[in-house]
Amino acid sequence: MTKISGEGCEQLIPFNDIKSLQEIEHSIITKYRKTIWGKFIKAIKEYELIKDGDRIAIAISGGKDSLLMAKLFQELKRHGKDNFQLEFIAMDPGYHESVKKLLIDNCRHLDIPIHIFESGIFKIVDDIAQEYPCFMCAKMRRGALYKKAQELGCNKLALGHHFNDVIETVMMNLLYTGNFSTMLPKLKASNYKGLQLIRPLYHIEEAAIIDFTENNGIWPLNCACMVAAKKTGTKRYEVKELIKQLKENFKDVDKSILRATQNVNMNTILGWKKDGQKYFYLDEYDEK
Ligand SMILES: Nc1ncnc2c1ncn2[C@@H]1O[C@H](COP(=O)(O)OP(=O)(O)OP(=O)(O)O)[C@@H](O)[C@H]1O
Repeated sequence: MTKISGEGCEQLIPFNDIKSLQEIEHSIITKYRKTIWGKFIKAIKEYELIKDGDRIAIAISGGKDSLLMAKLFQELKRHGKDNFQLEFIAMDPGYHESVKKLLIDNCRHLDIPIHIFESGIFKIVDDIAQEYPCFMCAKMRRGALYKKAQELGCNKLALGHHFNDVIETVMMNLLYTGNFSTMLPKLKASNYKGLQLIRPLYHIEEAAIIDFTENNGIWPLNCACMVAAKKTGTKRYEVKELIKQLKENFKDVDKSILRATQNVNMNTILGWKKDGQKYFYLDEYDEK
C-alpha cells in the first residue's frame, strides 16, 4: 500500500438508504429536470459535444460527479437521440481495497457497466514525485484515461467537471497564477490524435449534484487520495469560500465569472498568448 492511497477524505453522507435504480433514474428527468437534466442538454447542444457515430468513454472515478455523468448519458441514450455508443472506464491508481469495493458496489447498483483497469499511478507518484504528487498524478491520470479510451475505439473522453470546477479554475488562474483562462467544454487531445475531451456537466452546479446524490442515498467515493485532500485542496477550498462570500452580496457573481470568459474584449487587453506565441497590444499599435 502506498502513502497516497488513503481511505479518502471527508465523506458526503446521504440522507437515506440508497433508492432503487428506477427511482434514481426517474429523479433525473423529474425532480432534477431543471437543475441537472436541462443543463446537461444545454451543454451538449451549445458546445456540440456529441456528433453522429461518436463512441464516448465516460471516465468514472466513483465520485458524485462522474456517477451522475454516467447516468445522464444513459438517460440520453434511452430518451434522446441514440446516435452514439458508450464505454465506462474506471482507472484504479492503487486504491485502498475499501475504496475499490465502494466504487464497484455503487456501479453495480446504478447499472453502470465499468471497465476497471489498473495503472499503478499511486505507487509511481509515491516513488518519484513526492514534491509535486498532485501535478504528476493528474498528468498521468489523464494519459491513462486517453490511452484506455483509444484502446476501446472511442473518439471522445468525457470528464465530470461541473460549473463550480470551471469558475473556481478561472478564479484560481486569476488570483494565484496571474492569467485569465478557463477549462474548455471541448478540446482536442494534443498527444492522442483523433481523441477529444468533453465536459458535459459544464453548466451543472455542484449544489444540485450534492442534492441529487444525498437525496438518492448514494454514498460516493469522495476522494481516495490523502495527499490531494491536504495539498491542492486548500487553494481550491479558499476560492470556493471566496465565491460563496461574494455571492452573499451579489447572487449572480458565479454566472458573471463564466460570462467573463465568453466576453473577453481584445481591444482592452494588454497581452495574450495563442498557440504558444505571446502577443502585446502595442505590437500592432502604430499600424492601426
Ligand atoms: N480514477 C479515475 N478513473 C476514471 N476517471 C477519473 C478518475 N479520476 C478522475 N476521473 C475523471 O476526471 C474527472 C475530474 O476528476 P477530479 O479528481 O477532479 O474529480 P471530482 O471533481 O472529485 O469528480 P468526481 O466526483 O467524479 O470524482 C472526474 O469527474 C472523472 O470523470
